[in-house]
Amino acid sequence: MRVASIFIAVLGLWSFRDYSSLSLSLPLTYGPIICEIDFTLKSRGDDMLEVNRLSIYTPEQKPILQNISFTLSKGKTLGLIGMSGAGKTMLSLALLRLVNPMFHVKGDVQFQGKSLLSLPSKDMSRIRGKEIGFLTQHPHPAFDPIYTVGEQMIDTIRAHFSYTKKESRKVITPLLRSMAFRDPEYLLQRYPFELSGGMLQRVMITLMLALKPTLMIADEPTTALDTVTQREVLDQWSTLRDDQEQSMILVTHDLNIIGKFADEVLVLQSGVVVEHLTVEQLFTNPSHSYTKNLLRFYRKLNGGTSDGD
Ligand SMILES: Nc1ncnc2c1ncn2[C@@H]1O[C@H](COP(=O)(O)OP(=O)(O)OP(=O)(O)O)[C@@H](O)[C@H]1O
Repeated sequence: MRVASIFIAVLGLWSFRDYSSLSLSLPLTYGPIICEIDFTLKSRGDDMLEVNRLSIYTPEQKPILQNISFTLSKGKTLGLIGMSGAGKTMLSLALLRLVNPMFHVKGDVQFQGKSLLSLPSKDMSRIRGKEIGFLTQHPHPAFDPIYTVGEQMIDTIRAHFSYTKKESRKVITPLLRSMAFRDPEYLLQRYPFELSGGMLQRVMITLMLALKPTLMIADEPTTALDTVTQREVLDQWSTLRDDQEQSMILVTHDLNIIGKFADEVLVLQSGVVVEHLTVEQLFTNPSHSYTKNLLRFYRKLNGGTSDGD
């Protein structure tokens, strides 16, 4: 239930239901972790997110993230890659201020002129979902099993916009079609347990696109999709993202997705940034051994003959 509250809180699915107490339990879900991260993504255009020397330490003072700094501009996408356990998810959670309070989070996160790490909790709750959307690879816990998907989507949209139910449905329906749902009306009448993990991932992406957050943070958001559906969804998603000039932080192990979505890439290893490069550099001239190996593997999978070095 606590896991559910994370996604509910982040995406704002608690609109008409009384989920507020659940959202408070969120940090406990992640147990004792502390990170220190410092990263900056700098691209052309207006900076909308600036992260300075962000670090997280466990209660035992073990560093999980160290001195991460980057600046992310409007409409740009930063890919986060790195081995399992490198700290990608912790970094995403730290930006949303969802790290367990037992951990020590240091540094500064500026989002559109607001200092997220020192913002009152109430203000931070408003930012999650509407201004910063969050998607994870495990969508099931985000949904209440006793309401239909349609009811929950409409409630969520109405919590953020002054739409009628009919207007909300009008917003959702074309977005569901773009997320490869051939029959949105049928889908909206289903209960969450009647849908596959891949279908729920697409519902979550649809909802996030409907809320039009300035910044999307997506942690392996399409892992449950088959290759054909994934391609269709990613094509539509990238088009909508570009149309709405949304910025994005994208956690993935898949260089195909990085190539399609990202402008720049941070490579994390054991909680530190070991490489920060443009997506072109990633595919032509990576420096770090992890990045080189990842590229070599990617080329083999895609039928290339070069070993990437
Ligand atoms: N609740 C927790 N308590 C203590 N340490 C944790 C906790 N959650 C994560 N960690 C540690 O934090 C570090 C970063 O974990 P994180 O989940 O961010 O890695 P990741 O890069 O997202 O990995 P993956 O690709 O497998 O999802 C790891 O060393 C992990 O063991």
